[in-house]
Amino acid sequence: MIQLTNVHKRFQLNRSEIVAVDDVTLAIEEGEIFGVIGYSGAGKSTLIRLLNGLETPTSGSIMIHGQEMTTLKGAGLRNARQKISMIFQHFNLLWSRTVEENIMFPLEIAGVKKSARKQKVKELIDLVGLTGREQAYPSQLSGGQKQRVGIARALANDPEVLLCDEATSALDPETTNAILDLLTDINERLGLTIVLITHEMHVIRKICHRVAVMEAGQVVEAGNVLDVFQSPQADITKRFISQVTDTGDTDAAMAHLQEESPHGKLIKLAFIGERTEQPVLAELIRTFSIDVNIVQGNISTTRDGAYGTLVLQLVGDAAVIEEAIAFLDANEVKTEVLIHD
Ligand SMILES: Nc1ncnc2c1ncn2[C@@H]1O[C@H](COP(=O)(O)OP(=O)(O)OP(=O)(O)O)[C@@H](O)[C@H]1O
Repeated sequence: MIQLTNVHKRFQLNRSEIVAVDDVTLAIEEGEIFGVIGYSGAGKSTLIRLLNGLETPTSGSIMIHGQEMTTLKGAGLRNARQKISMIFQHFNLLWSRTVEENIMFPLEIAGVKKSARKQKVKELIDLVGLTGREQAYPSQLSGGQKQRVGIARALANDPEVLLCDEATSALDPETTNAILDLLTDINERLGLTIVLITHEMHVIRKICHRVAVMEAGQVVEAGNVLDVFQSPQADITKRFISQVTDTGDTDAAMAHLQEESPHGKLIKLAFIGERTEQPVLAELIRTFSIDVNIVQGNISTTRDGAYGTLVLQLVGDAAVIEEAIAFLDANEVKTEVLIHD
């Protein structure tokens, strides 16, 4: 439904050229929540601005609903843009207008009749959970409430795509979760496609179906959130995932264990969903005469299911440890050797 093909965006700055988006090819399906994650300067904002026509690519194609965005002009571009809404990190509300008037604003611009406007605003206020706050001004609202106004305003003209530019980055963790729940609810209820950019893996894990990881203007990895979390390929993806999985104590625990029993082998097991390693581990301990120390374990949930890791230290005869690892592999438990003796 949204297809970017070989998209480049270069900016000329004094005499140097900045490549903000470098040969990006991506397909975003209708009705999914698609996350783009990257550090500052990776090109995320430029990418999202290309989607709503605020920037035009230097080269490449951007098709939205079968329409080539890069060649649209005038009324055609305005119409296409009406189907694509955006919410922002700092909300971008009109401070002299009440909640109700802020949400009404895009309807006024679109020339919707007063009675229809009133009805629509009421529905939207209901949808985002702001009933009772209609007459408040933005300065009287909490950050989460301001973003709810931003979301209601973005939905006023019944868009097909909602772009979220770091929409929760200015909010505390609890409010972030409430806004992410609201976005999930809207996605499910309205079938709206959501494209969000963020530098927080927590946001991706909690609500996205698929994710693209950006670095230096390029998409270095993309896929289903569960798959990417389970087997990240790029180093940068691994770093992002460690934001949400590392306890911080693991390195210290591993170093300590290596000191205590330098001949052990540290391995990491990965598992998904309901499947549990317990029976396999019990059999491992029964069958092989090695010591098994649990260093760290965690389980995380994505919207498509749970995944987890377990770090073990295996101590004993090297050949028996190799057999034990082969046993785990044969039982389809994904293993990764972290430290050899
Ligand atoms: N209008 C512009 N003119 C010149 N350079 C730009 C412009 N917009 C973005 N850039 C540059 O393009 C690169 C990518 O910026 P972009 O804002 O897209 O990254 P980002 O991943 O969104 O980072 P951030 O989260 O900090 O905004 C940066 O080097 C930035 O300085």
